[in-house]
Amino acid sequence: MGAQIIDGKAFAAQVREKVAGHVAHLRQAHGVTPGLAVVLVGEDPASQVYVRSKGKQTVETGMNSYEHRLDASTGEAELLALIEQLNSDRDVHGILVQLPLPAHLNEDLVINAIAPEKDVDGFHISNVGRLATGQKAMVPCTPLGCLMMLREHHGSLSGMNAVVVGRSNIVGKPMAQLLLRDSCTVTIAHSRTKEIEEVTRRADIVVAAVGRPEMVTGDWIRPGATVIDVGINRVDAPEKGTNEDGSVKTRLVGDCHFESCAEVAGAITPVPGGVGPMTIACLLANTVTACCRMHGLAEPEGLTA
Ligand SMILES: NC(=O)C1=CN([C@@H]2O[C@H](COP(=O)(O)OP(=O)(O)OC[C@H]3O[C@@H](n4cnc5c(N)ncnc54)[C@H](OP(=O)(O)O)[C@@H]3O)[C@@H](O)[C@H]2O)C=CC1
Ligand SMILES: Nc1nc(=O)c2c([nH]1)NC[C@@H]1CN(c3ccc(C(=O)N[C@@H](CCC(=O)O)C(=O)O)cc3)C=[N+]21
Repeated sequence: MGAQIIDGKAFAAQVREKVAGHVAHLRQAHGVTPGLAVVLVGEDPASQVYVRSKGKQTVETGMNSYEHRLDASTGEAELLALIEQLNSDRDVHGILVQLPLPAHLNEDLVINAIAPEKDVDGFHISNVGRLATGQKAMVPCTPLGCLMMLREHHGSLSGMNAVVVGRSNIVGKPMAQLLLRDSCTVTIAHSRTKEIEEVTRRADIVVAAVGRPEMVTGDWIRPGATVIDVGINRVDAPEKGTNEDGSVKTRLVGDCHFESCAEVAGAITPVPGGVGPMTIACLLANTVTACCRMHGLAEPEGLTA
């Protein structure tokens, strides 16, 4: 294995430390405590794990955490009423509605009901437009975490060839915008891209966000390139045995085949312990940023894009 492992878990701990420091300062100097509201509709087990983890880390960094768990059958009007209430709550500086929502709820409508300045996910159409036009925005947490790791590893990204595999609104597109803003030459590949391995092989930076376990293999990677693996896929791991209920144990894998990519890459993020922890750390950072902007206070350094 040749690649340097980019330790997202350790980097996320550093980000959280900065967040905690700024939170303490806000409290002492200005009497303000940032607050994050997380809304979870339904009982998706993976979502419950993330929401619990977000709440725990919010409290650990000294902020207030407000959790709203709603039944899977919750109607649109009821969800919109909750968002309206959180929009006007002065103790709430960040609002996150966990996605995906149950199929009967219109995600665009719900997201665009969040006050843009409290939209710590950066999914509101006004934040998307602001990012695309270079205006001050709330930046989506996963791409922000990826950008922080790339900047830390490379210093300047200017002039590098970056290929983002995946064009979703929550990862691929905002990732491409951030790389473009840092003066990369950006290509977005997706399910209709022809000869995709040829495209990724030209990249100095590959960001994989496809949701297909271990799809990107070492032969897709140019020797020495940096690989950022956004994928979080739970797959069967029969080699680990069975659970008490007889079901097969599982393990997490990324969208990249780690061993073969690590053979050729210059640096790579692992799964778990790469992009995932950075995503949550950036959510905390965005909450502090939102709080500072709302109160007209100086924003923390190194925690925004
Ligand atoms: N670590 C973290 O914090 C987070 C991790 N994730 C993970 O990242 C991954 C991507 O998530 P998300 O962006 O929401 O996923 P989506 O399913 O919304 O988007 C997947 C994208 O990958 C493209 N794609 C699918 N199959 C192929 C293929 N065979 N070849 C090339 N491109 C393909 C799709 O193309 P097309 O548009 O043409 O269909 C689409 O643009 C998932 O594993 C998810 O779990 C997501 C959010 C946060
Ligand atoms: N509105 C909204 N915003 C999101 O940011 C959002 C969302 N909805 N829906 C789901 C996805 C997914 N996501 C992850 C966050 C952290 C880890 C994470 O910390 N993963 C750990 C492993 C966790 C485990 O063991 O299951 C790791 O990679 O090391 C993963 C995935 C945020 N998302």
